[in-house]
Amino acid sequence: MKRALISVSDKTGVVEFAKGLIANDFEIISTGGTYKKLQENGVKVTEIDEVTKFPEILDGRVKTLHPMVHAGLLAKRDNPEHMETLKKLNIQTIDLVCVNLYPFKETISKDDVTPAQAIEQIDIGGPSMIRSASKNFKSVYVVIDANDYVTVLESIKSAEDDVILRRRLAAKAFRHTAEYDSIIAHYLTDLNGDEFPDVEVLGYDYHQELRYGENSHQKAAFYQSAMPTEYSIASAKQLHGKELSFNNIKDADAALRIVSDFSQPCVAALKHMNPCGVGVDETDIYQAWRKAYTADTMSIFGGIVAVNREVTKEIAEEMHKIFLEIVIAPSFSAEALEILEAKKNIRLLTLDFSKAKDADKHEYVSVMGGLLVQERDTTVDQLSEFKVVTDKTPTAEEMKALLFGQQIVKHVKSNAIVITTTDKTLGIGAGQMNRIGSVKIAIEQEELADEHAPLIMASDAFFPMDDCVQYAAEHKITAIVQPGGSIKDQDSIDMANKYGIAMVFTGRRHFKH
Ligand SMILES: NC(=O)c1ncn([C@@H]2O[C@H](COP(=O)(O)O)[C@@H](O)[C@H]2O)c1NC=O
Repeated sequence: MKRALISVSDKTGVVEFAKGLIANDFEIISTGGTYKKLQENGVKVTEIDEVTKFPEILDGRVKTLHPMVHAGLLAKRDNPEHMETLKKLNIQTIDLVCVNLYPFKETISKDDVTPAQAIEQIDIGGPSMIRSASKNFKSVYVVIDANDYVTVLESIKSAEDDVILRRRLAAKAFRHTAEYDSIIAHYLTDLNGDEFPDVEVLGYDYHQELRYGENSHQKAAFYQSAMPTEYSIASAKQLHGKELSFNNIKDADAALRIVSDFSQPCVAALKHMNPCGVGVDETDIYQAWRKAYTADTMSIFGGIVAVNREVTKEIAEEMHKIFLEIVIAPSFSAEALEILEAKKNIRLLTLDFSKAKDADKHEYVSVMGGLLVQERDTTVDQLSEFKVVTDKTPTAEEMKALLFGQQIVKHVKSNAIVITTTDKTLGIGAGQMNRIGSVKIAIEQEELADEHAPLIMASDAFFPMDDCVQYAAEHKITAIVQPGGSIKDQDSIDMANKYGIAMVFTGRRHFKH
């Protein structure tokens, strides 16, 4: 008779699985809670301590960690010496292990969990059995996922020796224990305050099939971080529209990063990872939308829009008139949803924006053969940090606009230049290989807009020469914000003074490559 050891935290479907195994001549062995569950449901089952002849001890810390279990799993069936050893020690083989682990991730996701509580949820016996069974996949089935119960039963029933399935289950099991350990390692590493440990272990779960990658000839998939993260496109709920594409996901992520920097109502429209229009308002999300939209009514076509308040009927009516790829918001009013759902191609997503503060602290960028890890640029510049370097001091209105521009420019690809008024972008120059190129693009865009005052320019990094300041001053810009730090800073200051405009230094660069 074959033997199966079942030890599961999540007992969903386990009774039916055990019954299926018994119907295929398996004897079932189980640990405390699983044993109880199976017995209560009429499954014939042997308790683990009958096999080990050793009680479960230390509050369950030691229950299956025993040679009776591990030798039964690891013995090579085609090795006479192994089998002789088992016989001598009266150990029987175990042919199937069904285990799911203590819910460590779920435990640390809860508010106020103490390290002591978390540590008790580190499963030791489960992963050990999974690893023993997986190493011996030639003879042993390892089942770690209730979704595999049916497949495994079918394989057993067919009586064919399905080593390919067992190897697949073993690979899945090793991925699972590796990810499980990665979450524990992250948790403890964070407790220790070690930001960049000697080894970076990351677990990601398959989240979504993608039709293709950046282009149609590139295969792609979307994985979600195994670490609990609620503020992520992977956690967003899609209410309407076809599935997100690779580029959609990147754009929507970039849009979320912008609006979550603002506590007041904010709308950001993006194209190809760069904002094309951002608007804020003290109280009214509709006004924020109007500003984001009118900032650049051409580029928003086919854009991705993030709204940090509920999308109202009023906003939806205007969105309906243009082609948008995605709208992401904390919620949509029922009327707004009805209006927008009339469009087949628009994707509507909701996300809990209140979780923005819990978003990933780090970001990861892959390079060939490596991974760059850095803290996300979550720093929001403060007026108190601005240092006026020109004869002219910005007016209060200009200061407000400079702060707004500075908050936007860090989300624009370098070399980044943003022209804004107090609450609306008017021109955005992104990703040019020289700074004056970005200045010219931003100003050209701004000149299409209606008259606005104040009119300021923000730069993500210092001006290497005074040409950017000169060009800006000649095009009605009255105040500039930039980090400063160039050896030619004085030239830029002199140029600003020559034209009688104001300039402030922040002392903080915001490159985005
Ligand atoms: N300590 C051990 O020897 C041990 N063996 C199995 N477990 C885990 O105990 C859980 C099942 O326990 P129960 O059947 O008592 O509800 C499973 O998640 C399994 O992975 C163990 N627990 C923790 O390490």
